Amino acid sequence: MKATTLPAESGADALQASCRALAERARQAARELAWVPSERKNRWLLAVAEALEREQDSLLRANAEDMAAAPQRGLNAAALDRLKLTPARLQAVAQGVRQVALLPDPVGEIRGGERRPNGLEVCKIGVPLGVIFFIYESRPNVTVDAAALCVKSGNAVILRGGSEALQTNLALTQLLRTLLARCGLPEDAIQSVPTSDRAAVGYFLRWPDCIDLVIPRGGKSLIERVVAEARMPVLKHYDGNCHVYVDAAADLDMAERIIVNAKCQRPGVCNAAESLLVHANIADIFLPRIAAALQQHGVELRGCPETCRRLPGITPATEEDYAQEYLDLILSIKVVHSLEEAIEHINTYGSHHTDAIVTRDLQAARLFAQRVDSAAVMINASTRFHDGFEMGLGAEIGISTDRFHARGPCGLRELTTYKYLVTGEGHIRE
Ligand SMILES: NC(=O)C1=CN([C@@H]2O[C@H](COP(=O)(O)OP(=O)(O)OC[C@H]3O[C@@H](n4cnc5c(N)ncnc54)[C@H](OP(=O)(O)O)[C@@H]3O)[C@@H](O)[C@H]2O)C=CC1
Ligand SMILES: N[C@@H](CCC(=O)OP(=O)(O)O)C(=O)O
Repeated sequence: MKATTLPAESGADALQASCRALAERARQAARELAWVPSERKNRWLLAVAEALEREQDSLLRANAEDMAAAPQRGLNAAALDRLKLTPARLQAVAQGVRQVALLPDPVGEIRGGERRPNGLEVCKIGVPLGVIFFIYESRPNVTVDAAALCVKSGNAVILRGGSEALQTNLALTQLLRTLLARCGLPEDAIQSVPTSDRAAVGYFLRWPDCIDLVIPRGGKSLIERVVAEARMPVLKHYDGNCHVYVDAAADLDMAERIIVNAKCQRPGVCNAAESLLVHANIADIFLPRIAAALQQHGVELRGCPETCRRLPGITPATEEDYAQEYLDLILSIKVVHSLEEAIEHINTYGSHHTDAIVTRDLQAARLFAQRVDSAAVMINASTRFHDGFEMGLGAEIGISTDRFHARGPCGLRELTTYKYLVTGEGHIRE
């Protein structure tokens, strides 16, 4: 299918029929892609990396169209920055694709097995999930990252990026598809939803016969809609209300470095810290120090009464603050009187995404790691490390706080499942 937008006058029936045809093509492409040798997929990845650099001018032109329309759509500075492509950013995307080519292929990977006493061989092998429906924000680099991960893991993907990035995404998808065909891979393994009409999202969510998994990456209302309507499994996180707990036995220099990084390095992403817990034994010394460091970075502090007593002038925190994902330079602070109180607070107000302890006490670190119920627990490290690349997965399509089928950063392996291969020599069951 040519990657163009549907005419505005297309009616609901025409839109649904077009989406259905697209989904069926994705299903067929997934069947073909499932057992393509790694070398061919890697050849495609390397061709993509090269083309992103070579076709830079036309890609930047498409992006300029989106950027020109963005102010009328009310995009703020952070959103504009996410939308914008530059030569350097395209090069970074190309580099990411080259890295995916170097990663081991999870398809066909032996994940365990044994020879049974009767001689039967039981083997567990990695296989693709099938067709992934990926809904994401207006961030064109994500289009390429997601397509690269899906194809390398043998999956077809239906991309539904933010409407503000439509022209850029269509240009990127066109390029990715042309190269699929050139490398002998099914072109329909990558398709974009050819309309920004949100009704189309609802159609895809109703077709579990064509779509095996939906990954919504965006704000809470998107995720809630997808969870309510999807008839196939959803991989997601709602929000990232991440904590740093500074224990009584913390190295305070280390604690300061970690908190400043977790809060300030990139406040608008899901693994940034939103709340700081400080043990009462060190609060007198540590709170003024960390407040000064954070305020230097422009962070607004909102504290519990014990924090406000030590930091006069800051805003008192409310219950809502403790549950809030600010995605901004704001931090709630609470003084706690024990490790147990810190753990209880995190498990009550947190979003089970990423939570960190800073301590030199091994026992405290162990207890925190065992009892904090989050997808990633950091010991003496910034919450910002909850990322597929940083954690050694090569790249990620998103982060999951679900318990099935994957938790934490989702890379190539998380985009696959497995099947059993049982080999006998005429074995029959007694
Ligand atoms: N907690 C987190 O991890 C994240 C939080 N956010 C926050 O969410 C807010 C909005 O950010 P933004 O990036 O625009 O994310 P959105 O959730 O608004 O949009 C992400 C994608 O989902 C689509 N979408 C949104 N709502 C629906 C819906 N009801 N039905 C169908 N499709 C939908 C959008 O399409 P369309 O183009 O039509 O808008 C876009 O493609 C910001 O405050 C941002 O910081 C964003 C990303 C992650
Ligand atoms: N793992 C990423 C953050 C993930 C990300 O962008 O998340 P989100 O805020 O959900 O879009 C990183 O640290 O770069």
